[in-house]
Amino acid sequence: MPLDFDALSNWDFEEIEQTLTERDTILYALGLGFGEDPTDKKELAYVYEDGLKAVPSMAVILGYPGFWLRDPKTGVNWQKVLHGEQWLDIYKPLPTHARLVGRSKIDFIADKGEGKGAVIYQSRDIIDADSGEKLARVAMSAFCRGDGGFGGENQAGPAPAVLPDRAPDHICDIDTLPRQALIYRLSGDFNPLHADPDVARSVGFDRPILHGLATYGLAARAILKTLLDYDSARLVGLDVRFSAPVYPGETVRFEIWEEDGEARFRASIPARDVVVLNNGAARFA
Ligand SMILES: C/C=C/C(=O)SCCNC(=O)CCNC(=O)[C@H](O)C(C)(C)COP(=O)(O)OP(=O)(O)OC[C@H]1O[C@@H](n2cnc3c(N)ncnc32)[C@H](O)[C@@H]1OP(=O)(O)O
Repeated sequence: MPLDFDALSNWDFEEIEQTLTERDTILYALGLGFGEDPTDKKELAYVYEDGLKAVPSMAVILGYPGFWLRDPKTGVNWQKVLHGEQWLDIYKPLPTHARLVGRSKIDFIADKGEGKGAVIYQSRDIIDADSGEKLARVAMSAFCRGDGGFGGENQAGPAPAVLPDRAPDHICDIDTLPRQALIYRLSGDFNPLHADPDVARSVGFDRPILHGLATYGLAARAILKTLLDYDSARLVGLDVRFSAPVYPGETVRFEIWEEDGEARFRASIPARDVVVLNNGAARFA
């Protein structure tokens, strides 16, 4: 069954109500490997209830509508979907516990052509249910590798950030654990691609891959550590393009540039010499 453009364009997302607990906030940070140096109190603040802080990138798991592309009514070949890009703007520092609401919508769908894929752009507002304040806007593109050539337009998404043409100002290596995806998924993304070797093999991967959003959270970790002295309130925007999958257990190298009061970055796997995150941009308060 081909991608159903009309059904997708008019997709009626349920409003997601979520009670975020400190336990959820800690579990998210553990899924990104925070607490690696338990003697570093600034890092520990993300995984310890006494003075707990939320990792700003946690916004991407809040008010999450689930892996809705799996619904047969979309017509999408869901096993072949990869996370293409992620954008985030934070308007208020994230709480560590709160009642929240997530409101999602489809922005547009681009047809990259037969054999290439379709890209679905969607976004979500995260709202504090008690104050009614908008805390963050989260947007993403889903690259549907099996659904190109459905007769749509190739509408361009937001232009990816350009990296400076010079050596990076900072390098930050982050080790992941072989069980990293198995921890990260407990924050709400249960796509079997990240846990089940048979599902991973059926769509062309040797073994389960790390969630794109886990790699994205590693970027937040690298920026907080390298540039912000772990001050969560300063990180107010984080955009990336996913260029290749990461396998749990790999070491991810972040190359970071300071540019116009912002940061630009990319991430690679030195052991395989492959760039996994590209066109990264981080914005600061
Ligand atoms: C449910 C899954 C969850 C996950 O978390 S999966 C893990 C995280 N995600 C990934 O690992 C994805 C890594 N990225 C890739 O594997 C590849 O990268 C893509 C398959 C997404 C695209 O690769 P290719 O088809 O070779 O791209 P091209 O030939 O360079 O460009 C074709 C068109 O697609 C646009 N494009 C390229 N990369 C992306 C991207 N990452 N997100 C959205 N669009 C992309 C380009 O601009 C261009 O467009 P134009 O034809 O109009 O010029």
